[in-house]
Amino acid sequence: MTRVLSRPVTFVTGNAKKLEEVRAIIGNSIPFESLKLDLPELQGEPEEISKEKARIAAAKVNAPVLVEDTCLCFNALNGLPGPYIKWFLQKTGHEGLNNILMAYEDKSAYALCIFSLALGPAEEPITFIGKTQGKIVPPRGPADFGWDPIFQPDGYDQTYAEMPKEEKNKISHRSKALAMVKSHFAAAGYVFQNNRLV
Ligand SMILES: O=c1nc[nH]c2c1ncn2[C@H]1C[C@H](O)[C@@H](COP(=O)(O)OP(=O)(O)OP(=O)(O)O)O1
Ligand SMILES: [Mg+2]
Repeated sequence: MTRVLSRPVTFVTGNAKKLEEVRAIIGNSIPFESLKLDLPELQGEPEEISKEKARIAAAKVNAPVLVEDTCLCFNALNGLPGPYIKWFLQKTGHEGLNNILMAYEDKSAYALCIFSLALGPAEEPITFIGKTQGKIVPPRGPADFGWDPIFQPDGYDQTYAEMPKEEKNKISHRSKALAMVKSHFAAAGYVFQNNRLV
C-alpha cells in the first residue's frame, strides 16, 4: 500500500555530530531534511522518551519527523546513566564516568540508539532500536563527540573515538538502528516525488 505524505522527512536534533553520522549512514537512501532544535526530553524508559520527542517534533514541524535518543547504559548500574548520559557527561566528564565504575568489577556497557518516526502530528511514532555492546575505558582518541573516547565496542581494541568514522558507522548503535529505519522505508511503500515524500 502506498502511503501519501505531503512533506519530506525532517530529522530533528540539536546535535551536529549526530546529524553528521545520520547523513553519512543514510546517504541517498531516504530523502530527508534536517532541523536544529533542542527538544524537551521526558524522564522515563528510553523508548518512551524517544517517542515523546517525536510527538513534540511532529507537532512543531507539522510534517513527518525522525528523531533519536541515545543512551549509554552501564550493566553494573542496571542500565544507568542510560537516557541521562548527557547530563552525567556534562557534569562529571569522561573521568567521572570511569570513576563511577571504579566501585564495580563489571565495566561492561552498551550504547542504545532509539529512532522514532512520526509521519505526522496525529500519528503514533514507530521506533527502531540499535544496540552495540562494549565496555567503559579511560578516554582515548579525539574528544569531539560525547562519550566516544570512553566506549570501546566488543571485538575492537579501539574506542569509538579512535576508530575511523566509516568504521564506527559500520558497527555503531546508530547505524544498526538506521539499518532498520532504511528497511522500513524500503518496505513501507512511501512515495517520493521531486525528491520529496508525496
Ligand atoms: O554516538 C555517540 N557517541 C558519543 N556520544 C554520543 C553519541 N550519540 C549521542 N551522544 C551523546 C550526546 C549526548 O550527550 C548524549 C545523548 O543525548 P541525546 O539527548 O540523545 O542527544 P542530544 O541532546 O545531544 O541531541 P538531540 O537534540 O538529538 O536530543 O550522548
Ligand atoms: Mg537530547
